[in-house]
Amino acid sequence: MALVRLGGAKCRLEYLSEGGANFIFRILPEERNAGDLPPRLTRKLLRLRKQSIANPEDLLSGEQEWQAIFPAKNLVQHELVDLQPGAKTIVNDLIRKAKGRPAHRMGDVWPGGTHGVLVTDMSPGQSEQLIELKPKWLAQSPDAPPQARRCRTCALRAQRAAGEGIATATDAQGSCPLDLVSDSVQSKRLAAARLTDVPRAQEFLVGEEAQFLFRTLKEYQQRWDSVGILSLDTNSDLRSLSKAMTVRDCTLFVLVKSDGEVEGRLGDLDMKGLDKLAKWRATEQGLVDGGWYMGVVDHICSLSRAK
Ligand SMILES: O=P(O)(O)O[C@@H]1[C@@H](OP(=O)(O)O)[C@H](OP(=O)(O)O)[C@H](O)[C@H](OP(=O)(O)O)[C@H]1OP(=O)(O)O
Ligand SMILES: Nc1ncnc2c1ncn2[C@@H]1O[C@H](COP(=O)(O)OP(=O)(O)OP(=O)(O)O)[C@@H](O)[C@H]1O
Repeated sequence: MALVRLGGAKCRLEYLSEGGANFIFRILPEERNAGDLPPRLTRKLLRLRKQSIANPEDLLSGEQEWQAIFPAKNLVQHELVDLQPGAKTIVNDLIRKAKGRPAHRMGDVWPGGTHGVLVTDMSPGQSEQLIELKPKWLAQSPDAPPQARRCRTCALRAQRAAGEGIATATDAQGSCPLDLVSDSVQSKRLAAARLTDVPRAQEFLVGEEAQFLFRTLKEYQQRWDSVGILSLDTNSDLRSLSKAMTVRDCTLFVLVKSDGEVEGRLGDLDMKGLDKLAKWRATEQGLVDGGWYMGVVDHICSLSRAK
């Protein structure tokens, strides 16, 4: 296996996973069965952006904002790391040979670059379990009609289900975000049970630590987008909207350890670009015009149950 230099330290990389925007690699010691990795690389994964970026600092866009509102222990930590020249060939060779890549992403390659990001490794060890979930829109969309019977997340799920029947990972969660932050313990438990069948993870989701994260996410989703995308005007703060959309689409990693301890960290907080503005507007307009906030009884949405 080819060696790479991360921040000057020699190590090996192993393909772990990928999404639409990033490749994720495990970092292994230089020699098989050799001693520990340098502390900086220990319990870290390497995340490489699929899109070329002009300035490496852009890989950390938004970090300061997230650090200001969430405790460090609840964030996937991000640290820039430099790669040696020539890393592109080695990395793309690894990607080409990787097993288990998603079929629809087989054409993706790493465009190269001088930097990657070291992130906290949340992958489960032996006798550990990792649950990944997206809390999504924890408050109703400001553009939704006042008498709505569905929240933003449930409205979009209903629209997609009625269309080509394509379900995203969030649709498959089959959970209403409003339940997750409800004042009712019963509703919170219902949401948690729909998100995971691991009892210790369910307990964590309804407990104080996770609930603080959900309340904070909700507060900033509302603060950063108080008027709604359909009511934006020329004076609107579009960076604020980007932040709102980013915290509406982050992931919560819940790692249940073998001793029952739980580590919960928010990740996938890559600042969304304003090139998505037209898509966001079209989605919201489609939900309003198509009546998806209203509709018939929705068995998942908390708003529908309340009517
Ligand atoms: O539109 P949504 O609410 O379904 O969210 C999209 C996500 O779908 P899901 O959470 O699974 O329903 C979607 O997730 P998947 O790729 O389906 O896993 C993306 O995160 C997408 O963001 P981007 O366009 O890649 O920046 C997300 O789009 P935006 O957050 O940019 O709207
Ligand atoms: N810190 C982490 N610890 C453990 N696994 C991780 C971590 N970060 C990412 N992964 C795994 O890699 C997958 C892809 O990573 P990630 O979500 O960062 O990619 P992405 O391209 O940003 O995703 P998207 O398609 O949402 O834009 C995740 O779904 C998860 O399974």
